[in-house]
Amino acid sequence: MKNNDTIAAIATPRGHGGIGIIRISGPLVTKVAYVILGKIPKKRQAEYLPFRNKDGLILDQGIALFFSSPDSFTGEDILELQGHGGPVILDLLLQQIISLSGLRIARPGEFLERAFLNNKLDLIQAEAIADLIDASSIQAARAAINSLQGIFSERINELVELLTNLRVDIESTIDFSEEKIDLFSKIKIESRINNLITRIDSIQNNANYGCLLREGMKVVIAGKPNAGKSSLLNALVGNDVAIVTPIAGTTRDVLREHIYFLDGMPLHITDTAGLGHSFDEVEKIGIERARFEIEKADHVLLIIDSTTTPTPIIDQYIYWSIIDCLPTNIPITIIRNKADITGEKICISEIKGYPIITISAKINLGVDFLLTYLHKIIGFTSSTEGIFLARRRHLDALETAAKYLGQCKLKLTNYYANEIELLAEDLRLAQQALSEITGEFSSDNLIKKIFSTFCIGK
Ligand SMILES: Nc1nc2c(c(=O)[nH]1)N(C=O)[C@@H](CNc1ccc(C(=O)N[C@@H](CCC(=O)O)C(=O)O)cc1)CN2
Repeated sequence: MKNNDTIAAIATPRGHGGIGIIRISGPLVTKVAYVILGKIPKKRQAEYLPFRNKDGLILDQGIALFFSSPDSFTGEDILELQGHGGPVILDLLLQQIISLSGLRIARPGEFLERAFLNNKLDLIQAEAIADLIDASSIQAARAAINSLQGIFSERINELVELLTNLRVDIESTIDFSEEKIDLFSKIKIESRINNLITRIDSIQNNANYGCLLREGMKVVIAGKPNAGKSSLLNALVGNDVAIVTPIAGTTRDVLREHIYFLDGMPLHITDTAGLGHSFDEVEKIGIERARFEIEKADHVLLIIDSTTTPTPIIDQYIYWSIIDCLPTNIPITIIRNKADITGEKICISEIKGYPIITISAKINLGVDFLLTYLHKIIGFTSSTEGIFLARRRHLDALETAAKYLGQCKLKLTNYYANEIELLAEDLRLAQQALSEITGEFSSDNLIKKIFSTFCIGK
C-alpha cells in the first residue's frame, strides 16, 4: 500500500525539554526541506541549520537529519528537525510545515504503521516498540528489546515455514493419490505434526511469561471486615496507602489497585471491602464491587483473623462459608493474619488443598515469606534471557493455532484417510492464526486498531 500524503508530528513529549524533534515522512519531504532549510541536507548526516518560516524568518536553529527512501525508519523520505524543546517553538514550526499543501499531522502510530506497511518491521516488532516505550520495569524493557530484535518473530516464522512445507506435502498427496495416505506417510506426517505441537507449546510458555511481564498479575485481597486486608496491602506495597483503623468496614468501597514489582513483574494488588453480610447500603455496594474484582483475579489472598479463629480446623465454618462464595477457578491462598497477637509461628501449611500462610501484616512478620511464596507459585524468575514480550492477542492466536494442530493430529490418529483434505484445512487455519501474529495476514481493521493505540509522533 502506498501513501501519497506526507505526514508530520512532534516526536518528543510535550513540555519544556532540552531538545524537541519534529519528524516528517513522505514524498514531499524534500519540498519541506527547501522551504524550512533552504536546501536538502546530506543523507544521514547531521547538519546545523536555521529553521525558517515561508517568509524567511528564523524560528529556531537546530540539527536537521535527512534519510532518503527506502533507507529510513518508515521506508519513505524522512526529515527530522531537532530543535529546542519548547512547546511554542515546536508548535510554530509544525504549523509552518503542515500549512504546505499535501502535508498533514500524523495520526497516532502512523510512522510505525508506514514502517510496517513498507516491510521495515513486522507487527510483533511494531508492538514491541510501543511496549518498550511503556515498559514499567527493566525486565519488561529487556523482553521488549528481545521482541524488537526479532526473537519472537523468528520463532513464529520458523513454525510457519514448517507448517507451509507440511501443507504442501499433504496437499500434493491430495492432488496425486486417491486421497489415501499409506502407513509410512502417516507416521512421517504424524511426527512432523508432533514436532509442530512441541514447538508451539514452547512458544506458548515463553509468550505466557512475556505477557505476565507486560500485564502482570492481579492479586485480590479478600476477607471478612477487620481481618487486616488494608494492613496486608500496606505491608506488601510498602507504604501507608490504605486507611487502617480497627473499626470493621473501613474499606467501604474497593480501593484502587496498587502495583508492586516482583522481579519486574507488576503485581496489581487490590484491597477489597469486607466480605461480611452487611446491612449498610454503602457497604453492600462495596461488597458487590469486591466480588466483581475477585472474579477478575489471577490469585486471591483470603485473609483470616487468627485471633478469632484459633486453628484453621476449628473454624472451618468461617473458611468455607467465604470460600464457597468465591469463584472456583481462581487459586486461593489463605492468610492467617495477626500472628503478633496469637504468637503463632510464621509458617506455611495446608487445609483441603488450600495453602495457609501465617503472618502479621501489622508488624511486617512473614510478609517477605509471602512474597517469596507468590514468586514461587507464579514460577517467575528475574532472568529475561530469551524471553520476549507478548500480548494477549499473541496468546490467543497461539492457542488457536495449537487447537487446529491438535485437531489435525486427532484426525490423523483416527486415520480418516479419506479426510486428508480436512487435515490440510486444519493446517491452513493454524498457519493463518500464526500469520496474524506477525501481521502477514492480518485484516486492515486489526492493523488500524493496533496502530491507533500508539502515541502521537510514533
Ligand atoms: N533521531 C531519531 N532517533 C531515534 C529514532 C528516530 O526515528 N529518530 N527511532 C525511531 O523509532 C529509533 C531508532 N530507530 C530507527 C530505525 C531505523 C532507522 C533507519 O534509518 N533504518 C534504515 C537504515 C538501516 C541501516 O542503516 O542499518 C532502513 O531500515 O533502511 C532509523 C532509526 C530510536 N531513535
